[in-house]
Amino acid sequence: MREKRPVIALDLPSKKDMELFLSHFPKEESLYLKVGMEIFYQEGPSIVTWLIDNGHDVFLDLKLHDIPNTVYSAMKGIAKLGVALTNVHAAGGKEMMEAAYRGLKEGTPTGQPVPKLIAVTQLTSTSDEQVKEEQLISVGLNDSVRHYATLTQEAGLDGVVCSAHEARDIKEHTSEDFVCLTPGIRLASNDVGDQKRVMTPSKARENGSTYIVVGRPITQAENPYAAYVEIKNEWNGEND
Ligand SMILES: O=C(O)c1cc(=O)[nH]c(=O)n1[C@@H]1O[C@H](COP(=O)(O)O)[C@@H](O)[C@H]1O
Repeated sequence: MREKRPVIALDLPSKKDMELFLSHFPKEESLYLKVGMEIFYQEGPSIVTWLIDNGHDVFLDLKLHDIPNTVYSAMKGIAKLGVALTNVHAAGGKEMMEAAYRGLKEGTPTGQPVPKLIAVTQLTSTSDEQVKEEQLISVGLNDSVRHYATLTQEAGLDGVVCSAHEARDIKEHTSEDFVCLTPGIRLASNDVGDQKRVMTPSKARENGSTYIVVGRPITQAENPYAAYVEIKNEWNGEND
C-alpha cells in the first residue's frame, strides 16, 4: 500500500515564501498541499494551478459559508481548477451543502474527477466551553460535531473536517469510508498554539483519521523536510 502523506497547510503570505518553503523538499517528491485563505487571497487561483502543474495534489480550503446560490456558483468555478479536495462549513446547512456539491459536479470538466467535498464541523480551535457559551449549543461539542457529520452525510458529501478526537465516533455514526480530515495535529514536542483539540499523528491514526493536516509544526520548523518526514513516519506507523 502507498505511504500516506500528511497534508501540509501552506499558511504562508506569498508565492515567494511558498517557493522558498518548497525548496526544502526533494524536487521529485509529490506532496499533498493545503491552500488556504492566507495565500489564496494574495495570489489567487493561479497558485493552485501552479502547484498542480508541479506535480502536487491540492486541498483548497476556503471554508465556503453563504447562501446556497452563491456557494453553488463559487463551487462551479473551483471545480475548474483541478483540486483533489475542497470544503464548506456544515453550519451553512444541508441545502447549502447540496448546492455546493451540485456546483462542483456541474463545474468539473468532462473526463476529470469531481473533487471530494467535505464540511467543517466545529473548528479544532474551538473548545466544548466555547460551543456551549458562545454558540449556545447546550448539548456541547461532541454532540454538535456528530450532528454536523450526519447532516453532511445526508447532504451527500464525502466527509468532514473534525478533530482526531471525534473521528472514531463519526465513523461509527456514518460509515467507515466517510472521510475524517483532522487538523490540530502535533508531535508531543510541538507547541499547540491556538489549537484546542490536538492529537499526535499516531493517536490520530488509531482513532480513525483519514487525512491529517499539519501546518506550523512543518512550515515553522528549522528543517521543514525533516519535520515532514518525522510526522509522515509516525502517521504511517513506522515508529510502532
Ligand atoms: O479546514 C481546515 O483545514 C481546518 C479546520 C479546522 O477545524 N482547524 C484547522 O486548523 N484547519 C486548518 O488546518 C491548519 C492547521 O494548521 P496548524 O495549526 O499550523 O497545524 C490551518 O491551515 C487551519 O486553517
